[in-house]
Amino acid sequence: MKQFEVNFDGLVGPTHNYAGLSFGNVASLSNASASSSPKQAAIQGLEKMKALSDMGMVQGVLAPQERPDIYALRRLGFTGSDARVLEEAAKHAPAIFRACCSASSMWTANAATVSPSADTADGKVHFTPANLTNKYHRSLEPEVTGRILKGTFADSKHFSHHTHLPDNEHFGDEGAANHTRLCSEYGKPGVEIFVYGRYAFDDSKSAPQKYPARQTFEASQAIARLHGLSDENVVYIQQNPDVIDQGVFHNDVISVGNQNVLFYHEQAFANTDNALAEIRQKFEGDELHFIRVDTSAVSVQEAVKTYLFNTQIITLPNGEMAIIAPTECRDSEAVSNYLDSLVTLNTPIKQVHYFDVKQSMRNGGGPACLRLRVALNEQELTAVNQNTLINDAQFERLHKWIEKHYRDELKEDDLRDPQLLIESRTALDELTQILKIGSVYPFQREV
Ligand SMILES: N=C(N)NCCC[C@H](NC(=O)CCC(=O)O)C(=O)O
Repeated sequence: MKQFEVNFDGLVGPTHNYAGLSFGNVASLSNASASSSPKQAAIQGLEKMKALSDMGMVQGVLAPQERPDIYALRRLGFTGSDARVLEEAAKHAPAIFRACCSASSMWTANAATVSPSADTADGKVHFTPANLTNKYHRSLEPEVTGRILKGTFADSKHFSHHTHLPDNEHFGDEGAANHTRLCSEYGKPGVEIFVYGRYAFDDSKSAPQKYPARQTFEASQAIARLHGLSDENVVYIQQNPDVIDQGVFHNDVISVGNQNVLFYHEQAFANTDNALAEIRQKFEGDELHFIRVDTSAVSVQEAVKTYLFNTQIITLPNGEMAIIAPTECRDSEAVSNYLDSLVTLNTPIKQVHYFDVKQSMRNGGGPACLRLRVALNEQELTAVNQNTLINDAQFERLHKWIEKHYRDELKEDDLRDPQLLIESRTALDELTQILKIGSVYPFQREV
């Protein structure tokens, strides 16, 4: 049976903006209050999806969320018409208002953790939306994410959906950004690697001092239990607290895996030798490539600036692997030199493709943040909602939809404009019809 790894990219929402919301994420803080271009952002993302589909990859798309989140603002005591809620919140609680406007659901690497059927006890693909408790603006996402995932992977014969973990820092979970899977083939059992930043129930263990560790060990363990993974197929690794303090807020900013390749910075993990030995012991397959990048070649600071590790490593239909990198990697001498030499080495990675995703990068989101990986066999792929897969026709439809509904420029002050809310709802309502995912948004469910 054929097997695929399908990348489900997040569509950038109509209110994409820069609000400096993510302490610990250098790009987010340094671009606070800059004006954004939702249209350009959405098109950059859609073009990346189309390019991967043109390379012969199966490519999917996940719908964005509605922002500003009027329901979150009402829950915090703002009342009256939608226009009044926006006005009052922007005036009296501007920081909270900005948090309720973030289009952060675009980074679908944080949407959920996904375990393919080859790894799970019941032979289904398992999904757990991330609770994203560490940042208020992101904690608004999991419920609607869960509905979008159910609308995309609806067939209960193949897909199992869990509720996000308890909304509490003890179980802080950031989804696939802190999870990677190594395997000999996508459809064979793999090693699921969970990378956590701290222990929630044991203060004696090391933890970062400056920036938050968003993922806990206990959250990762809970996901593995929910998904029915066997201990033989799971490795837990602590992220190096020092790199979190240097701006590595998710593991996918410092390491990435695909099939038999783990690409990582030498400072990525707390106890690298033990972790790699455990992976080697649990990996079923002959050849395993650990590609380590030394600090002398690329510093942690340069890795955070260029997002060298927030690249996607994909396996092309001809079996070669390619790296999908942001143009920031090409613009850095150290990183482009490194990548030029990497493709000449004796590893499966043979190509590098650069993409302009600057609108996302300015908020700390590279190519890999924009996608959720779902390994599927042929039957499972057939069971996916086919309207969420990118082909020429769906690309054209979505392109036209963006052109019709998105603004070219958005400034902080525009977010309080009630017309923007109406525009966004009109756009999203139409999108749910294009993707046929059902009424996932709260404004569609009001009676
Ligand atoms: N590494 C991965 N997988 N995802 C990147 C997420 C970026 C996101 N940025 C933001 O939420 C910034 C929003 C703002 O500042 O307006 C975050 O920090 O959670």
